[in-house]
Amino acid sequence: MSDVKTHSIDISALQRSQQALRIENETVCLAVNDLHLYYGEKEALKGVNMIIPEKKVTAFIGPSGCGKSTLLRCFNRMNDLVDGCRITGEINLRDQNIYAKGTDVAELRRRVGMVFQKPNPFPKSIYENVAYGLRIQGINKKRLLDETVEWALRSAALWDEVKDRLHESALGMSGGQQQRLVIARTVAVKPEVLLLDEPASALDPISTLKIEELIHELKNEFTIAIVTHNMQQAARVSDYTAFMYMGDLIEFGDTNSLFTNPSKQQTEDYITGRYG
Ligand SMILES: Nc1ncnc2c1ncn2[C@@H]1O[C@H](COP(=O)(O)OP(=O)(O)OP(=O)(O)O)[C@@H](O)[C@H]1O
Repeated sequence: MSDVKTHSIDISALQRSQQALRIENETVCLAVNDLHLYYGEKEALKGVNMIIPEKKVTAFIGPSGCGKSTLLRCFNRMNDLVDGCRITGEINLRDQNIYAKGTDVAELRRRVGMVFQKPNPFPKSIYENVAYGLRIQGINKKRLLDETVEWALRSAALWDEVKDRLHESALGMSGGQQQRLVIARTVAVKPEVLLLDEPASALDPISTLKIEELIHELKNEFTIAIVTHNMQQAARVSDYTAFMYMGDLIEFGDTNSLFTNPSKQQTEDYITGRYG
C-alpha cells in the first residue's frame, strides 16, 4: 500500500474482517447486463455489467455526473419517468428481467424501495407515514398496521424516540429523524432491496452516524445499494464498491481491496484525490 493511498482513506479505522469477500461466493440479487442509458442523445450509462449481492451493502462512488444516481434509479425503473430516456440491456431481479414487457412497475417499486438525499416525509402523522404503503396495499386491520408500524420503526432505529408521539406530525421531527422515518416507511412494505441515494448528505454528523449504523443493521434483512459522494462513508458502510467514471463502471470489487489495492489507475487516482 502506498503512502498516497493511506493519506486519503483511513482503512485501519474500518475494523473490517481480514477475510476478503468474494463476489463469486455471493447470492446474486440484481444482475446488470450490458446496460446502456440515453438521455436524448447523451449516453449516460455505457454498457454496465455488474451484480448486486444479496444482503450486502454495495456503494457507488465516482465524480459528479458519472452516472451513479442514474444507475441506482434503473434498479426500480425510476428513469421511466424521465422524458426522452431510453434504456437497452437487462437488469434481472433474481431471475426476472425488470425491463421485460409486462413488468408490474408498481410491484417492482414495492420490491425495490428508494430513499432520496432530502428527507421527504408526508405532511401526516408519524404513524400514517409508516402505514402509508400498507394502506395503499389495502391493509387496514388496526392490529396488523400497529404491528408493522412498530416493526418498521424499530428496524429504522426510531421506535424509542417516537413511540409516545406516533400521532404527531412527522414534520415536527429533526432532519435525521425524518430520514429514518422515510427509511421506516420504505421498509414497512417489506422490500427486498433498498436503494439509498446519498441518504445522509443533507444531515449533520451525528445523524449521519446514526444512518450509517442503521445501514449495518438493515443489511441483515435487505440488500442495499447506496450512492455516496463521501468515500470515507463508502469505506465505512459497504461490503462492495463500484467506481464509475463518465458513464462507465471502471472497477467493482470488495470494498477493502478497492480502497487499499485498486486494480485500475483511474480508481487509484480518484480515491487518492487526484481528481473528482
Ligand atoms: N433527467 C436528466 N435529463 C438529462 N440528463 C440527465 C438527467 N439526469 C442526469 N442527467 C445527466 O446524466 C449524467 C449522469 O448524471 P447522474 O445524476 O446519474 O450522475 P451522478 O454520478 O449521480 O452525479 P452527482 O454525484 O452529481 O449526483 C450527467 O451528465 C447528468 O447531467
